[in-house]
Formats: sequence, C-alpha cells, structure tokens
Amino acid sequence: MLKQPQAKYRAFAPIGLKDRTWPDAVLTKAPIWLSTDLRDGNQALVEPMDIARKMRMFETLVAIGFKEIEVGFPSASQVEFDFVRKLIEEDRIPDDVTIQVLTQARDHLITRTFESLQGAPRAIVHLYNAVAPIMRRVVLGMDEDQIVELATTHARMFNECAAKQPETQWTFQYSPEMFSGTDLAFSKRVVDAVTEVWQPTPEHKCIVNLPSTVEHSTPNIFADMIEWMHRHLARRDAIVLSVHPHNDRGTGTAAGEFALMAGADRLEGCLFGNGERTGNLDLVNIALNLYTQGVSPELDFSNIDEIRVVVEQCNQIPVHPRHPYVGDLVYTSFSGSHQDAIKKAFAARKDDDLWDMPYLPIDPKDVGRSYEAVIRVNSQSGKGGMAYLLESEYGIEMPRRLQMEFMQAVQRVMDVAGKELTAADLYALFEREYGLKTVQALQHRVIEEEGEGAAASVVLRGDLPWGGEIRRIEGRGNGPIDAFIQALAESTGHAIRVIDYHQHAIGAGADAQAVAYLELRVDDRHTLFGVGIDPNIVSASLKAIVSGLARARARNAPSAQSDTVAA
Ligand SMILES: CC(=O)SCCNC(=O)CCNC(=O)[C@H](O)C(C)(C)COP(=O)(O)OP(=O)(O)OC[C@H]1O[C@@H](n2cnc3c(N)ncnc32)[C@H](O)[C@@H]1OP(=O)(O)O
Ligand SMILES: CC(C)C(=O)C(=O)O
Repeated sequence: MLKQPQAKYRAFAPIGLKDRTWPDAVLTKAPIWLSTDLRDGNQALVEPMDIARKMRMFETLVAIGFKEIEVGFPSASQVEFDFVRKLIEEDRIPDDVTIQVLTQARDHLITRTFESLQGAPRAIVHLYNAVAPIMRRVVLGMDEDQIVELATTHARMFNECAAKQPETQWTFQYSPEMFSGTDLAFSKRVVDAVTEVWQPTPEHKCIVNLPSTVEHSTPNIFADMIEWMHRHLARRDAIVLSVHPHNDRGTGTAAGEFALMAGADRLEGCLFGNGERTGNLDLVNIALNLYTQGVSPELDFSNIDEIRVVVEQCNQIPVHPRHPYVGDLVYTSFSGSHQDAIKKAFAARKDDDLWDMPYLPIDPKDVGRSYEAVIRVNSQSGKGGMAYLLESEYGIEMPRRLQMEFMQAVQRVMDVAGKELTAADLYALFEREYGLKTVQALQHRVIEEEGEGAAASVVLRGDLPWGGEIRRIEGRGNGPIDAFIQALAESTGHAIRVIDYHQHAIGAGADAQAVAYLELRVDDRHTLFGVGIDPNIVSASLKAIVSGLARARARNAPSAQSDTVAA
C-alpha cells in the first residue's frame, strides 16, 4: 500500500446540500421492492443459473411477496431469453407480479428484448446507458450531448416497440449507469431528456432508477444526491424514484435506507446481498430492519432458513455465518455476560411485552429460528449460558450457588478441550460430576413417631452400599434427611450438615422425577453440593446427600473415589 494514498486516490466531494431534510426522516412504510436476483445477482455468479435454478429462485421470490422481479437480460443469452419465454408461455407470472428485463441502449438488443416479452400481460422494460465521465471517455467515447442523444434515441425506440405490442401493459425504466460517479446536473439532464420522450403521467408513471453502480461515497453523500434528484427532476409526480445501491464500501444497506429517507420510493437489490463484486443492496437486511422498527416490510421471511437454502443452491454461494438476521451464528451468544442478560430477559418477559431483549434485535421465532440456538457455551461463557442450556434442554433448574460450583467443572473441561460444549456435553458432565448414574437408590423405610408436643420425629432404616458391602443403618431425626444424616454419621463417621436445600419436579404425570440439590458441609472441611434425581422425593434427597458425601471423600483422597459410597 502507498504511504501517500492521496497520490493515487481522491476524496469524494460533498454535495453541499445545505437544507437537506433526509436526516430527520423516519421510515414508516415499506418501499416498492424490486428483486434483481435473477439479473444483477445472476450476472455476478461464477456459473449463472440455468432455467431450473432460475425458476426455483423466481418461485421463491413470488412466495416471499415480491411484486416486481427483474428476471433477466433476455438479449444476453439463449437461456436468458428462453427463461422469459417460459414464464410467459407457461403462464407462471401471478396476476399481482410484474416481471422486469434489462437492456443496453443498443438497437438490436432492444429489438430482441421486446421479442422476448411477446404475450406478456405486464412488463417493466429497463433501459440503461453509461453517463459517468469515466464511461463516457473510455467505454463509449462520447461527449455529454452524444450521451443524451444515445439515451433519447433508444427511449424513442422503446415507444415504438411497445406500440407494436399493445396487448402488454408497459412500464419503462431508465438507469443512468454509475449515477453515483456522475455530476448531478448531467444526471438530471439525461433523465429529464428520457422522461421528455416517454411522457409519463401520475396515472402511468415511469421508473427512474439511480444506481450506485459502484459505491463511491459515504451513504450520507448518496442520500444528498438522491434528495437533490428528488427535488430537481422534471415530472417528479410522474416518476417512481428507484435506487440500486451496490456495496463496495460495505454500506449498501445504509445507502438504501438513507435513500428512502431522502425521497426514493423503490429499492432494487438481492436476497442476502448477492450481486456484482461485494454485492447489491441486501433486501432481506432492509426488510427486517424495517420490521424491527414495527413497520411491516410486506415481505415474508417467516422461514428464513428455507429461503437461505434456496438462495445458496441457486447462487452456489454460501451465506456468511454472521450475515444479519440469517447467519448460523446471529442468534447465538457465546460470551458469559450476554448469555446472562438474555437468560434473565427471557425469564422476565411476558408474551405480549414489546420486544426489548438485550443482544437480540429481533425475536428469532419471527423468522423461524429457535431459542435453543440462542446460547452456546465455550471458554468465553459463564454460568448463565450453561444454566440456560441445562434448564431449557433437561429441565435442570440449578440454584445459583450450584451454578457457580458446577461452572468450575465446566471451565476445567473447556480449558483442556478448548471447544464448544453442547447441552448434551454439559448434561453428561453434570451426571458424572454429581454421580447421577453411579449413586444407587437407597433401600429404606421411614417410620413416623409420635413426638412430645408438636415435635414429630422419624426413624429411617435402610441398607447402605458402602465400599463393596451393604451396611444396615438406622437413624432418628426431625425428618428423613436429618434421620439419614444421623445414620450416616453413626455408620461411616462422616459429619454432614445441610446448608441449603432446593428441589423441583422434572416432567409431569407418571414420568415425573424429583431433583434435589443439597448444599452440604462435610466433616467441617468441605462445602459442596450433592444432587439426586429419583421418582420419589425422599429418595432424591438421600441420593443428593450420598452424592455430596462421595464428592467430599473424593476430594479428601482422590484414590478413594472408587470405594466411595454407592448408596
Ligand atoms: C452495471 C450493470 O450491471 S449493467 C448490466 C450488465 N450486464 C451484463 O453485461 C450481462 C449481460 N451482458 C451481455 O450479455 C453482453 O455484454 C451484451 C449482450 C450486453 C453485449 O455484448 P457485446 O456486444 O458482445 O459487447 P460486450 O459484452 O463486450 O460489451 C461491450 C460493448 O457494450 C457497449 N456498452 C457498454 N455499456 C453500454 C451501455 N450502458 N449502453 C450502451 N452500450 C454499452 C460498449 O461500448 C461495447 O461496445 P463495442 O463492442 O461497440 O465497443
Ligand atoms: C443497470 C444498472 C441499474 C446496474 O445494474 C448498475 O448500475 O449497477
């Protein structure tokens, strides 16, 4: 790269529109959408679509709700021509949809274009020619007057061709190519000359489409250019003002939105931003940006993943995992503080609340994505995400202090493996850490005794598997847990105190299970949790005590783990 880039590149010039109004405009309705997936998108593919792929894309665009679809450049190739014929001859165009086709301002191409449209009920025919100084100089070798002459001659030819096919309802569209790189006065001059030929009326408008063929400037300058044209074009009330932003500076979406604020009525672009070089404006991005402002885009992306699959198959280009609204990772959060906030906000949210969710600008459900994918756990995660996954997938509602304890085990595994842990991985680790599979149900009986006054007591008798043998135990206490702790102390010598107790049910009906989480102080040395799961609530609590005791003994002497209690 150059140390002095100004020796090679120049800054774009501001328009200097002092009384601009667009910065304060608010978008309150959907624009007219034009999908150019089958034309600008298609011309940018390594392998342009065949007829079958084109048809699949067309049907998808119709299903999404596009009413104007640029279906090709019929004079470019036989496939392009045949596709237009197929749509017309097989009556594939719904009554509320209008197809659009593009042609250069050249006689034989225009003739062929109108030929492709014979019998169409409605059609937009799109004429373009270069107007930018660089194109005038190096491609066409024409001065300004000659460019105006080129445009108007071919605009007249449109009138003549259309008159020969009166069965079709025609709309004409004109694009001054590289509008973004052309001085405004000349763009206006050419466009006015073309509309002078077409004589549109408010009842039968033509479309003037202003492309940032190459995105030359920051989007505010493009917006100034559009507002200037919006205010200065002749016959504005007879024009649908359209824009066609590309994305060379990565601001195609902003340019499109600013252009609408500046007076444009219509947007041309492609699904997920396919198109020449860095792509066309991403129609999905803008539509869903509107949606998240409470404005209906009048396009349906309820199943955005299905649409993505079609687009990927037709274009043979994958959609990036971070692509707005649709990428694999956009409803996922790995970092702990994000996970924590999302988990809390979901818990606090009521069904009819306005959407106000940290880190999620749209409800994934609205585009057919699911909450399960919201939180994933890796080395950047905290207890919130881990707890969310175990709760949403396995019904485990860990108390906060248990979350903190178990997270240390998760972190140890993560540090070694260094990769994402799924909900299933986490549950397997939880089972292992708390001995959920190894701690067996204790055979026991609880006998309630009449106590003095209000105090009742119980006697618990049971068979405790202990280091390979079965020990008969018996304890008395103010409840089964207390009685079991007494019995354990007597039989094994371990002193256990219950610091905290939580339990809840998982599932319902005959399949319901109880989960008990007991925070224990063992031998006045270890404070830790034990967890037990059992259909019987008392058994779940006893298992939790055994689980905690086993973990404490393992901490005392790791080698003792094999002969710890399996009760
Ligand atoms: C910015 C855009 O996306 S515009 C759309 C561009 N899309 C495409 O080009 C895809 C389809 N294109 C094609 O199939 C072909 O390019 C065709 C059929 C249009 C033209 O093919 P060819 O006649 O073989 O010419 P070629 O492809 O080399 O294009 C260059 C010619 O077009 C002329 N040309 C280029 N832009 C324009 C224009 N906007 N208006 C009129 N003529 C133009 C050039 O002057 C050049 O003419 P020359 O051969 O007399 O020097
Ligand atoms: C034909 C025009 C609209 C075009 O595709 C462009 O300038 O990018």
